[in-house]
Amino acid sequence: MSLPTSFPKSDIRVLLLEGVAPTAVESFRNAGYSNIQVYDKSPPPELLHQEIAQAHIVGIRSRTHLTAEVLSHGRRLMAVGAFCIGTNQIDLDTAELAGIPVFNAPYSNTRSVAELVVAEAIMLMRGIPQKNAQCHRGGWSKSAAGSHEVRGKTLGIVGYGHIGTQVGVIAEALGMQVIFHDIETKLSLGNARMAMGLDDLLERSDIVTLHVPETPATQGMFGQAQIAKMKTGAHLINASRGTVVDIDALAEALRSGKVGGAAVDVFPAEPQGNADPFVSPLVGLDNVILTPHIGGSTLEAQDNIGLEVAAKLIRYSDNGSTLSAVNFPEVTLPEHTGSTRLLHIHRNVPGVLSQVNDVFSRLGVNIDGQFLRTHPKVGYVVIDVTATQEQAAQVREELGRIPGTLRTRVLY
Ligand SMILES: NC(=O)C1=CN([C@@H]2O[C@H](COP(=O)(O)OP(=O)(O)OC[C@H]3O[C@@H](n4cnc5c(N)ncnc54)[C@H](O)[C@@H]3O)[C@@H](O)[C@H]2O)C=CC1
Ligand SMILES: O=C(O)C(=O)COP(=O)(O)O
Repeated sequence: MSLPTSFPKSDIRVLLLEGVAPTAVESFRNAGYSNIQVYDKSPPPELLHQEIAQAHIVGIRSRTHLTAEVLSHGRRLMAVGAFCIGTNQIDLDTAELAGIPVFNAPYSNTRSVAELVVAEAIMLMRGIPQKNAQCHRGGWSKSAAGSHEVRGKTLGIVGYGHIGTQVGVIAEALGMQVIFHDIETKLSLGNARMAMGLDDLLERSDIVTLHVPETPATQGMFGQAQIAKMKTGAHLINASRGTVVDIDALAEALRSGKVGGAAVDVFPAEPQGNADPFVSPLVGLDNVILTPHIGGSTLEAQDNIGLEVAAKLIRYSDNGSTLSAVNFPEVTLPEHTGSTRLLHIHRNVPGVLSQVNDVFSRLGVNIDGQFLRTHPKVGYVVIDVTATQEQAAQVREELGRIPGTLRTRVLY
């Protein structure tokens, strides 16, 4: 991979996909970036490859898969922004080894997902999906049969992280009993109680809601065996990732009545954009609330995500700070007014730092400040110097020759 050069902001191409919020575009413009390309959906592979090949900064949401193959087209790519929470759609290790930090918005849509889930819990307990469908067909079924208040019912939360805990807090305010299961030991909020494992949670819950990330361990974690452990007629909510649930097993359980109802926001295969068709074995089942992956899609959340992730990308581009990167050594940096800043990203092998320092002493450039952080495979060192542009360019060239160098950049 050829090493990118440092150049004016107007030459830094920012590619924003999947309808990233206008607040992100404004943030980039306000920071002096004018070369911004925006798409309202995830482009098909060929176009994505072409666009990635031109881009220095890429912003995506959950739909665009930045695999090793896609990233290999990003010859100039210096940073990726996931304008969402999940980063499972990005090959984080490949990005790190290519010297590309990835940033996300870990909290900005948490509340939006939690509100939707609690609303769905109420709807499911009242049998609203079926009643709504009947009314739309001209039917009328005024009856209390199978309809319940949520007060006093048990909500089982699988994955008690940011979203899971928020769901629990709101559900408790409605008088629900909250139990949870997580692979980590978690502090219970309010009166929530940890279940004695997933099976225990499934056996006790009137509603089960999933809030795990997509990982090798969570893919397919909810299938026939887990459904069999649920109370007959209990409900399932999935606003995590589509791969977590065996959707055919769920469809079957919804038809048989083993699962009373479901609210599903995420699917193993989702359309690329709004004009593309949606196909799922759950389509046509009256006892299911289907939503098009909009758990985090509120204007409040999207505006905040746009600001938050754009700010992180701009900070990295302008200042070199990798604070809160999800795949990269985190370096927090002061401003560098009055000095030139060099960034050196390298494989974390013995001897690189001494070779870096050697370049400065050989070229007679004094170091004003140095910041280093390492991960097992990658090291990131930032060096502030007082140097002319010519000296900085010369240093950078020499730094690029050090074996193990992944990327260098100069911030004037
Ligand atoms: N539908 C939508 O629009 C949205 C979906 N999401 C999804 O929700 C997921 C969760 O988001 P957050 O709560 O912010 O993440 P988080 O990282 O704060 O919480 C996830 C929790 O799941 C636990 N966990 C991981 N593997 C597990 C396993 N095998 N079994 C049980 N627990 C496990 C973790 O220990 C953690 O406590 C995201 O990764 C994303 O995929 C997030 C935002 C919007
Ligand atoms: O934040 C997440 O992880 C989500 O799933 C939301 O994704 P989106 O930005 O709506 O494509």
